[in-house]
Amino acid sequence: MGVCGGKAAKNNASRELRFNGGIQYSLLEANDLEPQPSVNSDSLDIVQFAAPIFVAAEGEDFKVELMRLGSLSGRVSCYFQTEASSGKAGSRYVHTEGEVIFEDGQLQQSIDIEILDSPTWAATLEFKILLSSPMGCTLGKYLKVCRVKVLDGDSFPTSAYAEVAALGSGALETVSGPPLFVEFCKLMLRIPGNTWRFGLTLLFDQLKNAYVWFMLVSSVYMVNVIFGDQDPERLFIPGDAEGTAQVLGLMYIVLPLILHIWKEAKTKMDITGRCSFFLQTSMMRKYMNYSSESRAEVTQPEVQKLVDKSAVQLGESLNDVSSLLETLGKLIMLNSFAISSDPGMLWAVVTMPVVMGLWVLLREFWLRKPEEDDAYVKEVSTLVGEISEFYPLIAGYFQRPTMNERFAARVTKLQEVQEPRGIYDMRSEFFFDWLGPFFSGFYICFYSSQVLGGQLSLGTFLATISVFKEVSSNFASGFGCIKSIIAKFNPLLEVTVFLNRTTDVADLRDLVKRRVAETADQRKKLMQLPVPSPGTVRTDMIPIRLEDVHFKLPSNKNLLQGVNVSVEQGKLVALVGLAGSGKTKLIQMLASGVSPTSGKVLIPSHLRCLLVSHRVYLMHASPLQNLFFGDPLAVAQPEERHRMMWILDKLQMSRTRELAESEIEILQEPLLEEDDEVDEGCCYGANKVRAAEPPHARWTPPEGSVRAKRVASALHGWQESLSFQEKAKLHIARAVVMNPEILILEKPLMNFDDREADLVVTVLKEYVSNRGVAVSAATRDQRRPRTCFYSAERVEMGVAMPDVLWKFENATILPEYPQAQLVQDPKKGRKAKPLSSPKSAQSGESP
Ligand SMILES: Nc1ncnc2c1ncn2[C@@H]1O[C@H](COP(=O)(O)OP(=O)(O)OP(=O)(O)O)[C@@H](O)[C@H]1O
Repeated sequence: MGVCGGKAAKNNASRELRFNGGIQYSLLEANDLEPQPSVNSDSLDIVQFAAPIFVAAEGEDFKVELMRLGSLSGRVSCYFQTEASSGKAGSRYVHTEGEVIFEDGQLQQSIDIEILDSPTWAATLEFKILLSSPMGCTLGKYLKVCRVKVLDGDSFPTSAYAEVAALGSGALETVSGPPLFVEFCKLMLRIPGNTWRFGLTLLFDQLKNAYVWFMLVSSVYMVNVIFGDQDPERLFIPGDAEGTAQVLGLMYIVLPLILHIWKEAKTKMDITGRCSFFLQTSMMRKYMNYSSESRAEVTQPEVQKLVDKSAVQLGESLNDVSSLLETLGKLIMLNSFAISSDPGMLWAVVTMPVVMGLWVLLREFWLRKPEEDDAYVKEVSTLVGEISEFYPLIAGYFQRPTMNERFAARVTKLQEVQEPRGIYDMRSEFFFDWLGPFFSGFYICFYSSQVLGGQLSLGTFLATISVFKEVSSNFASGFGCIKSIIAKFNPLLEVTVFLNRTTDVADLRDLVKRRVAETADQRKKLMQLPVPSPGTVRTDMIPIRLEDVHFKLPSNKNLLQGVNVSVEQGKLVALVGLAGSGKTKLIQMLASGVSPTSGKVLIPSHLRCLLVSHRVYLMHASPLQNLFFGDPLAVAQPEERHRMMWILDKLQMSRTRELAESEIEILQEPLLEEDDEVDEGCCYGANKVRAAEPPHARWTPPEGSVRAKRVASALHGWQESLSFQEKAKLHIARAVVMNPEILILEKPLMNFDDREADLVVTVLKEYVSNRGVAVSAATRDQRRPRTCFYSAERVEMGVAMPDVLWKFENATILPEYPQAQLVQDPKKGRKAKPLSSPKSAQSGESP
């Protein structure tokens, strides 16, 4: 147990006190992780992917690069295989597996994966490639898995809109609703499994029409034959009117039963749910890959509305179409019934739709269409969002009454717009209710004489009156379907704009390709150099460089101009400079969130970069889920939990530690059968111990499971029990737990007093010097160097001082090496370093 080899491992083991079958962690001493001499100079080579994420375009020849680190002597190999995530084998890519071999001296290798070209639009879908079964080598701890994003080149909903989509949101907003709706339905039908479901629905929906036909025919039959002439030739059971009536009665029961079974099957097929699911998941995927420009154009309430409401509304589209077709089928059936039973009814068959058409036209003149309420609904929901987000500010500045008034004014305005809409809807629909009585009354007035005179049978007369009623209600439901389809045009347009906004996936693709190629190039060059000291991996000697970086602001001012600076991996770099000198911009460039106007930021492709924002974020999740957010399954490993506890101790986060211990204690309780039941109502008995399950299941209880609820209720309100500084430390601890090779922190010390800031820098210092915090010093050389960049208002010159200062002055960056200065001038001691640097600051490569 424990991660440390040698002395450190023994220390760990002695600190574990077992209780409840689990581990209790005690406070660690300050010198626990003093660097130890390396014992792994002749360790095995490492094989891993050349980057954590690759991006492939549809239909392209795609290669995933792998790298071998170490001595490169001898032949090594491992096994690889693709694994589906949101992208599935057979639709996005071809499942591939096999052996990948590095011959003696071979640095780089690649795997070909076939990416399928599909004409159907999809959000950026992903799959994974896993390495396993190493032979003569070990696999990289993190990069034995890589993710592949597949860049979809199609426009939403289909390629019919490719040209308009390329012109941007403005052009898309002018697109006409009906053709867009048709293309959208085509896309919905292409969702796997939807075509046959929809076909079956169309077919079986006509059963309902057949049933209406049966009801009409049978009522005519009952009046004219069973209770009328009792013609033996027309009775089902010749000579037995009663028996025939019983057969008919049975059919009255059996047919609705069949319809009921169909209704049940249709509900289970759930085309609407499948379409909504596709839209909602696609929207979230798309949004999470948005470029910063796209993100800036969409507000949070808009995203929420599109995902919660519009996606669900649009999910009903195929249902509307099938209902419309069912109504159309019924109309045809009713009219043909009317004509077949009395050819003289042709006038009614023609007149009814004509009257309807005239009414629709007249309505356009007579009724003024009221204003749409969308903009007002949006205003109300935006204000709701603002009030919830800024409530402390509103309350603190005594502005609750003002906000209440603003809210009331917006709701009043919305009501003013919605009221005429209700009246409009009522007035435009009343005519359908009148159509049936009008035609029935007319028919009774003019056709009853024919029944009395014996020219028209009573059965046909009564059935025709039913037909008028049915046709009128059918027009109403047909109109309802059309209205429902028309009501979808606006949300569809919004969703189309949303789903055609630009993502940063194409940029990421270029970046990854460039970095992988540059890294391979650099590695080849380094191979020409003499063998470095034992334990040193040449790839780790590739520096992180800014090459002729320029950054222009929109005002055309040069924020950075021709910056050439580099730092070797494994250093703690503090970015210092006056307010507005460009520190944050550089932080964003290092984290690949912003591209320089020109020039390059060169970071070896295999180094995982993590940006820690200045804003403190705690997720609405448990303490452990927060701490292991970067690698959720790691919580299942005892050594990772131990390391996390150790990090909390180093940062002196005693309250978080208590919370994490409580959560571990709950999760360590024996598993009962009901623990993974999501529905609390179902219980299998209290004391049954669970059967075998995946090793991480205990530590990652599914959302809504009994254990997840137990943790949530035991730790309810845990965030409020943390001081602000502890919350800020948790924000940093989460990054240290994830253990990326490059940690980029935006003003991490701004939330701390001097003592706490010192603690944080000490941990960051250990992170770079020991290549990770609370990990074995003995295995340091087997890990990749850790490099940390952080922006700072001030820099303390003491034990925990940065290795390098990048000073921002006059649109450039001047590197300084405080350790070297300290050696030259030991009297400087622990003094805050002023921000303005002497003009004679050093420049060039780090020593
Ligand atoms: N999108 C933008 N449009 C206009 N100006 C911008 C934009 N982004 C940054 N700037 C300007 O660029 C300058 C540098 O910003 P940056 O945030 O990098 O500074 P900083 O060194 O981190 O400052 P501070 O320490 O005050 O946070 C600032 O003057 C800022 O106003």
